[in-house]
Amino acid sequence: MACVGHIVHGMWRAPGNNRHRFGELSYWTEVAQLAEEGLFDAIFLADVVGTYDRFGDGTAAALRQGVQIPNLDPLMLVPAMAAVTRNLGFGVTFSTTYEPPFAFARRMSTLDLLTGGRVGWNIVTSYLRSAARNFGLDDEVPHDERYVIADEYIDVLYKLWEGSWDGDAVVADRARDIHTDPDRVRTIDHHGAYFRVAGPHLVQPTAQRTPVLFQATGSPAGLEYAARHAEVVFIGGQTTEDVRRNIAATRRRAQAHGRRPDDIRFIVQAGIITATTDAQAQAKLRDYRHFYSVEGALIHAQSEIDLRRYDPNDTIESVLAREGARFGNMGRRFHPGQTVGSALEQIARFDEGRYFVAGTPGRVADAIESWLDVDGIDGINLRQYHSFDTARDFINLIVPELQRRGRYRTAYTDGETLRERLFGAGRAHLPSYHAAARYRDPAALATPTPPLFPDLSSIKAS
Ligand SMILES: Cc1cc2nc3c(=O)[nH]c(=O)nc-3n(C[C@H](O)[C@H](O)[C@H](O)COP(=O)(O)O)c2cc1C
Repeated sequence: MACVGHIVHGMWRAPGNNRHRFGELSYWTEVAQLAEEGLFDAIFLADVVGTYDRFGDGTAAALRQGVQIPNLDPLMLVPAMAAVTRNLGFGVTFSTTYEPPFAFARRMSTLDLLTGGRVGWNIVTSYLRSAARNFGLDDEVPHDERYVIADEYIDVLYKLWEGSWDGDAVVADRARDIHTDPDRVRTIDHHGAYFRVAGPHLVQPTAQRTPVLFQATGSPAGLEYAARHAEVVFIGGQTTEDVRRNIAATRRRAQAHGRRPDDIRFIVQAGIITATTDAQAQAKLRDYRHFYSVEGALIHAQSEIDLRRYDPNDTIESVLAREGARFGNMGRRFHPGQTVGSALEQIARFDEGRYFVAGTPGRVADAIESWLDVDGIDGINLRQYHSFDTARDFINLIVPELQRRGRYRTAYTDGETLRERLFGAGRAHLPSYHAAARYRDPAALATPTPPLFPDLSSIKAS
């Protein structure tokens, strides 16, 4: 994320950390070149469009701690990174809740065109009340309605990306003096509950047309949305069983939408700290913990209480009940009856769950293989503790070990799109049975796609 603190707050203060350079173009070109040197699929860029203002003195606390503010627009970083790489992909976050779809469709097509099909879109519906206030609303749109909006939003995008232009519309015929054949470009004339968009799309077809669709979700509405639309899903779960169950359930729902089980790649965010010996890795972990900010974590979690002020032997539940407060989105990480002291300790340890490992390359590679083989995930999103040491350590120590085990590519296939990298050759576009593809038939533009959620009450049922 284009800020000093995305998830592991406070680390920007660690010696040698380059995070404070996020406002320099060279920071992003260096990150991109490093990731490409490591043969990564893609760089993932998170985003929020408001401030974390529930903890302590509100936005002031977030500003002091550098919790996702200042924060730059991630879409703007992609051309710079693309210019210094040939193969690296870019998964960029953008919210469906606040800005209407037409301008976003154009921006993403611009990026897909300029990068030769290397972009993905992380679909989010946003969760900050402060963000709603930045876009003219008094409060957040209710959670499930955000997915109803997101469904119409993406329908508009599909019409623009897949239906508005034929693949051969640009003829660039100097002799006949025709750049684009008007018979092969059409308006979309979308009239929905939330959006009215005439079209045509302003950008010609790009290598992927629709960028690779990423999504992270945990709710019934979000999972149903992912089952219809998403191609890469950040899957959650505290245990192997949870993760396996969530993957299987999402695959089943995808099949109900006419998709194939392997049309979705499942990834988790993983914390990896490595060195040539276990003792060195543990020392690095201790060092990172030293800089980690518990306050930053509480701000990020939107906690309404400062746990550090309570008796460590008290339970979180009783503190919350007494204060009439909520513990923001951190609450679900703690078990009922957990004490304040143990919760603080858990946070200070980086709140490590199953997808965390600190140790030698052998130990880390064993863990990754077990996540792949036992939990059934397809890949990881590497949590960044330290820029650029986290990526450098992974590239120098873990990549060769995984390559030795036949678990990691040894070269890119030059010129492939991000979707082909993830799903195989010949798969530059979404498959013909994906919801987006129906608009490839111009006649479909006149007949609306049935909404995913016919009414809000249908969400819980799904
Ligand atoms: C790995 C990961 C990355 C995420 N990145 C973002 C982000 O950049 N911006 C954002 O607004 N939400 C982000 N989220 C939050 C999700 O979009 C989503 O709101 C959350 O997973 C809860 O799901 P639900 O909205 O379906 O309840 C992320 C979640 C995960 C797990």
